[in-house]
Amino acid sequence: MNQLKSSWRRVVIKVGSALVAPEGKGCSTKYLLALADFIHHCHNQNKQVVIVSSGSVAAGAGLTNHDLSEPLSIPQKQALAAIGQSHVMQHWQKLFDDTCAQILLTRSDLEGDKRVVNARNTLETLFKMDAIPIINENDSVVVDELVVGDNDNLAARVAVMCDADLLLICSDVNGLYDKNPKQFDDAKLLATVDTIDERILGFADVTNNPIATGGMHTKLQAAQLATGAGIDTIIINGREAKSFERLKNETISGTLFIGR
Ligand SMILES: Nc1ncnc2c1ncn2[C@@H]1O[C@H](COP(=O)(O)OP(=O)(O)O)[C@@H](O)[C@H]1O
Ligand SMILES: N[C@@H](CCC(=O)OP(=O)(O)O)C(=O)O
Repeated sequence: MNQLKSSWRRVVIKVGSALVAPEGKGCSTKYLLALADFIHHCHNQNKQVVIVSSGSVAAGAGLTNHDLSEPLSIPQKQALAAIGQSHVMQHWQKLFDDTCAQILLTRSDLEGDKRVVNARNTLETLFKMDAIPIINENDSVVVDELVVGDNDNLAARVAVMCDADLLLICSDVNGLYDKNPKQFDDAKLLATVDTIDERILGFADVTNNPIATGGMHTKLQAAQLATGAGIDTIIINGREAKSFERLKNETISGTLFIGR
């Protein structure tokens, strides 16, 4: 099992739809309680946490009883995101005594110099106010090729933007396997990845979750971006309380991608 560096001070935690809104039936705190406890633990140790939360499309689908057996069009996803986002925030607020602060960003907000400076200043001020920044993509205004949203890459960009030293991606699998564990019983978990090369990229498959985006592909892209900026990146199973218990003890149960 890998060891977590104790010296880290700022983490970006990406939480997928599979945790915020399991089975696409609206939000639930079922899988968020152990994560919230870990965030309290971080705060007690004077570490700073930024949450990048998915779930608005799934929350919107739950609120409107939308049938997810048919693929959603981009405008449908955008409308469901608009319906679901405030529900996602209410849900996070239930878990914390500290104030939660919503920031909706697009990729282009993190590319122009001026907006990056504004976003960074807002985050620094929120930390001083002991508010918890919760970021999602501004889905209603983004049509990025054929998908709406990709919070894995957004989380990596946020980590670079705010000079984090750790990116923690919480999903519904234990980490990166050598093939999709939802399809192959003999898939093997990788504990450490030094370099994300073609062989590693080849392990990634898509997701079968209709409201998630990208599957393992976007998580590896995010890990490439973050590790390239020197930020250690970890994929863990956020559905399992023991993943967070281990992190509290500075051990890692998932896959560690080492920052360069
Ligand atoms: N090599 C792999 N290792 C682990 N999971 C994989 C792999 N290839 C594809 N997957 C799929 O990626 C899914 C996680 O991505 P996704 O559903 O987008 O999650 P999230 O909502 O957490 O972003 C897993 O449930 C799994 O089906
Ligand atoms: N911005 C979208 C999520 C897009 C996304 O990346 O979803 P996921 O793959 O579950 O992290 C939403 O809030 O539903």
